[in-house]
Amino acid sequence: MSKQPLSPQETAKKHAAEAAIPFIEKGSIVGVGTGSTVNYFIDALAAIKFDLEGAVSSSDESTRRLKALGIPVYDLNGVPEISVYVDGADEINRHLQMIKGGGGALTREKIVAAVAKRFICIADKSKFTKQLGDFPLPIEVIPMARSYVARELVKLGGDPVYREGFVTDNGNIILDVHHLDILKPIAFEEILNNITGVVTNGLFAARPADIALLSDGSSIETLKR
Ligand SMILES: O=C[C@H](O)[C@H](O)[C@H](O)COP(=O)(O)O
Repeated sequence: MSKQPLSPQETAKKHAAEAAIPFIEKGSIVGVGTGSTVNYFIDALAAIKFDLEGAVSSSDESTRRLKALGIPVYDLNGVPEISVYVDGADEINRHLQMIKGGGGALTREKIVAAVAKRFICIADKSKFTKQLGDFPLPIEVIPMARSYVARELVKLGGDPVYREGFVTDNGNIILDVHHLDILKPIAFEEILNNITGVVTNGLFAARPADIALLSDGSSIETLKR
């Protein structure tokens, strides 16, 4: 059976993902995010796997893909340093602050991003936005705190929706918060972190990306902080 051609958006994701390859240092352990854009990055990584020591992964899904392609995956606890972390985003603004977690991997992604010296965001151009918040903000929550956290989110002006049937790699649930007016992302990220029962929120503002590679399918726009 012949392969279906990629849609324009998938072409742009693949193009952005491949543009991250030159940033990977020889002999390094690369931090690998999660999602459909990162899946293209993992495929591209396989072509240079003999130049790599391996990867640290941000989800069970990415780990499975990396291992299937013969790329060794290390436990973050045994890796003192990650030079580059590559991940996608659900939204990104001009300060390279992001909303992430559409695939529910936000907690491990934030941990690997915290360790990495450089965070490279790969995305198709539709993810670029002036103001974060059109994409419902994912929040990972300890299951018994679900209703309490939801009430607190309503007080903050949000409209939380329980992601039914979804359990994170850490055994928790996700609330997707709609209709948020995120005017001050760093301050808002901290407010959300202070709600008891919240494990992680999907605002990556205190630790934004360092470089964004945004593709329209034919050219790459590189944004830097
Ligand atoms: O939990 C998922 C991650 O934060 C993804 O990086 C994000 O959802 C973007 O995914 P995609 O590349 O599939 O649009």
